[in-house]
Amino acid sequence: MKCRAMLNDSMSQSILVSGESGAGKTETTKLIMRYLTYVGGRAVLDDRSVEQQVLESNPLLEAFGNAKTVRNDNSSRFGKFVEIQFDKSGRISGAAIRTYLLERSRVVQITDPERNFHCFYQLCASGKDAELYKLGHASTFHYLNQSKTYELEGINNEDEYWKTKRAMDIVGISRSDQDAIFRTLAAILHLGNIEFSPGKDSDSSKIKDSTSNFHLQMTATLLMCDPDLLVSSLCTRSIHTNEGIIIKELDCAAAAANRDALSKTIYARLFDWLVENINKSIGQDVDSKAQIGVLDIYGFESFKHNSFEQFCINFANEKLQQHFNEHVFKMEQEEYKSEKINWSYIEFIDNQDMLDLIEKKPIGIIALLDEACMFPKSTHATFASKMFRNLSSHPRLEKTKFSETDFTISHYAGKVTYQTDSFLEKNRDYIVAEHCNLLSSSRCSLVSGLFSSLPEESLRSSYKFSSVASRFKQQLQALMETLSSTEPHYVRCVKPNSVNRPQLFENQSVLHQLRCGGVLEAVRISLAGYPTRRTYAEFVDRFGVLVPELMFGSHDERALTEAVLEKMKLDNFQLGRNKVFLRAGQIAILDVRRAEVLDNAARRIQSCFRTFAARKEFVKTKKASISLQAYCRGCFARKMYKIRRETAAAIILQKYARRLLLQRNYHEACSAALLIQSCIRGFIARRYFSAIREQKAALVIQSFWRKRKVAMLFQHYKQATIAIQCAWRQKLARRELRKLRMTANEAGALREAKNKLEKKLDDLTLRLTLERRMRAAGEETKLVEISKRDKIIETLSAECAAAKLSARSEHDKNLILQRQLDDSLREISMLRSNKILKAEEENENSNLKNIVESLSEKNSLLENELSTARKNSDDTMEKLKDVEGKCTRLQQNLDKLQEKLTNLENENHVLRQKAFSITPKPLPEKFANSTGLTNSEQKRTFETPPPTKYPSPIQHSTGSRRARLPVERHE
Ligand SMILES: Nc1ncnc2c1ncn2[C@@H]1O[C@H](COP(=O)(O)OP(=O)(O)OP(=O)(O)O)[C@@H](O)[C@H]1O
Repeated sequence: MKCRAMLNDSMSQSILVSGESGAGKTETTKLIMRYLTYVGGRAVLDDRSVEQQVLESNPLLEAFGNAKTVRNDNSSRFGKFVEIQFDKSGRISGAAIRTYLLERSRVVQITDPERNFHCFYQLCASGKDAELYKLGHASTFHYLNQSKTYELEGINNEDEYWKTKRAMDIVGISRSDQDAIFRTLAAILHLGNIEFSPGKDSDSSKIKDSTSNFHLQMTATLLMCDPDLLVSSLCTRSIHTNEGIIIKELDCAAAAANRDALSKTIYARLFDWLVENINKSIGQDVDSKAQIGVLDIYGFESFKHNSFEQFCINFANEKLQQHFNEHVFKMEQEEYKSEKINWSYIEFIDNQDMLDLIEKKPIGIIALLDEACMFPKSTHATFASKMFRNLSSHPRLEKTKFSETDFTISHYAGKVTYQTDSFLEKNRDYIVAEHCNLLSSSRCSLVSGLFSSLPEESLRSSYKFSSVASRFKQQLQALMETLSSTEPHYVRCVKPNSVNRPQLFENQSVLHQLRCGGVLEAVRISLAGYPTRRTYAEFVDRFGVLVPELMFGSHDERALTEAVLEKMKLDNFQLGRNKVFLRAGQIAILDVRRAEVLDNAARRIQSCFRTFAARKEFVKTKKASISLQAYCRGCFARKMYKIRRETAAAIILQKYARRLLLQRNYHEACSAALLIQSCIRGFIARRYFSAIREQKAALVIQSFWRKRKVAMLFQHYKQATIAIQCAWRQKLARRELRKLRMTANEAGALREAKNKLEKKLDDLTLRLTLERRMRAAGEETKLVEISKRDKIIETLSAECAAAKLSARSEHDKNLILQRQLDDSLREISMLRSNKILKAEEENENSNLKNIVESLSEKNSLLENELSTARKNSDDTMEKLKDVEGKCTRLQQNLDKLQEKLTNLENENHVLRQKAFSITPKPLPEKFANSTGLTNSEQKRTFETPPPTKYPSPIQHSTGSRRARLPVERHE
């Protein structure tokens, strides 16, 4: 809005931010500056742009000029007027920062829970940099540990340190200068730690101890000056007299005050240097069309203990209030009066008397203070008494009950009681020549530069007095003049509560602030008054466009103004002698309407121009497009032709390829079909073959099954037959048994023959024994009748051979007899049995045939009868078992008989052996040859009896019978 006003009216604007301490002036100022830099910023922003430098100057100045107070953690301890310069196009082209009255006493003196300037705490928490300057925790420094508050809630000192350094970078302070700045700050801290003890004389002083000496050395090192010169400048004072320079020793208290004065001076100068450099870096635009100034000055302060600083601060606020009153009430109403418009006067609290009390010469408070300061023997008490004496009648000044030196002033914002203790001292701003000499001799260009501008004459005297209050008054006056040349806009900050909590409003306090600041009256005057006024010429010039039809005929600006307002259907405006007075909001309506008219006109012009340009462009484009189209069509046709050719070629290629593919596919399909057909045929043939096989197998199975069925039937019949046979054979067996018994009886005859033979054998045995006896006898005469022996042997051999022959013939005869006997027996038995069997079998066969026939007929009956037959067969089996048992017994008997027979045969055999063993010696060769046998044959003939080739017919018959019986039984 201010920007718009500035651009519209080509008039510099100023924004006055006022309010109590902690009400939010600094924050509001920052927001305003951010807005202005945004609106007036360039398109491409870099870190070092003017806007950025203007913005970054805030944290930098806050670090060096803000401190924690009882009312505000970030209280501005200096006043600031930022003048942002704009070029014709409304872009920021430069900026200037003006500062007012830094609270320098804070450097050396603070009260709990306040803090010194932020930069000291930031430096102490800077880590490596702090180590570089031999700085410890803030609590180790006298200037900082007077209050026990070192940290701020939600703020990290180290982070803030780096922010400050970054701001320095952006603002354009070189690294070496940054180093020098922080070195100077560290020097101030070390300087504060220098303590003094009484010197040789009572009114002299010296550095107290080694710690103080260390700090002194550090101070000298950091300030890059001579330590001895530092000591002398702290502990002595040179006084210029007509006779020459007199060196005066300072006592401990004076030395400490001197030290603090040095610290304050260095800090104040450093702060000024900083502001100066920021201004240099940002740059001023001398050709700027207009400026917007933003004033952020310390707010009204009322503490328990109020000193010179509070007095100055509240004086500044009174000045601003006066400016506010002037513009909002006085000038406004005076203008209404001079313009002769209907207006009923609005009362307001004018603080002009207050300003008179403070600044009026020759008996204002500041004047009296300066006067007191000029007299060395003056004290705050003399100052206070003189003030009360001269100004006792003033309604705004009061004397306090309990103190002769304190005074109370009724400010617009309330009563404040000031303690005059340090008024004189703080009002005196002088440069000590020793300090100046010391610091100007520094090897650090920044430090020496701080004191280079000291006037020559001041060096000649020990100190030159300069009133702080007067200078501040002058600065404020200059500020007011600056503000008067601009159109002021007021921002009233209201502190909602004293506990820094959001959304908490202490109603009484808020109302008090609004009332004291004249806000209520301002609102009233805004409602009833005419905040906007324009001369008729200005108005017609600006809003004549709203009535173009009247503009060419009439030259009466007042009539034109009235016509415009009537056309816009506005009322409640007033037409003065030279100006038109508008109600709040009316100018905005006019502006909106004017903007619409201008917009429409601009749009029309733009449309005409655009039409012209577009037509021109169109013709050009048409020509270009036709040639382009021709070219494109040619290209397109060529492309199409090429595409078609390629397409045709591709189709041919595709055709061949497809034919090839189809042929291949066809062949593949044919071979596949053949394969499938062959497979299918094979499959069918195999299936047919397997069906045939199955059929055949089924036939085989059927035949086997039928065969089995028939076989089972046959088996059944066979079993039945066997059972019947068994029964029949049992019967036959009984008969045979009987026959065997008979045969056994016949064996008796054989035994007799056998016995005969045995008798013969016995005879032979006897003869053998005789022979042996004879041989034994012959042996006795062997030696005598050796010659006869051979003859006897020969005769014996001959006899033996004869016996042998006879035995053999006997044996042969026996064998023949035996065979004949056997054959005859066999034939007899065979004939008998055959005969019987034949007859029986014939009968049985006939019976069986009949039975089989009847069986087939009575198959069903047989099955029933089978069980009975089985039972019968069981019975038969039992009977058979009995028969068997009997057979077994018979067999045993037969066996016994057989054994006996065998024994007999063995005996017979033994006898025969014995008979043969009568001639143990082999026959002489001549006998052997005569017989035609070899020796071995002879031996074998003699040794091995001839096998019995005719086994006992009983044995054979019984054996065969026994072998057959179990088989038949199984069957
Ligand atoms: N708009 C705001 N939003 C939130 N907090 C705010 C705002 N304005 C101010 N504050 C808070 O109030 C505190 C004081 O604000 P600021 O420093 O701007 O006061 P001031 O009026 O400038 O005081 P002083 O006169 O002592 O410098 C800030 O630190 C902040 O915490």
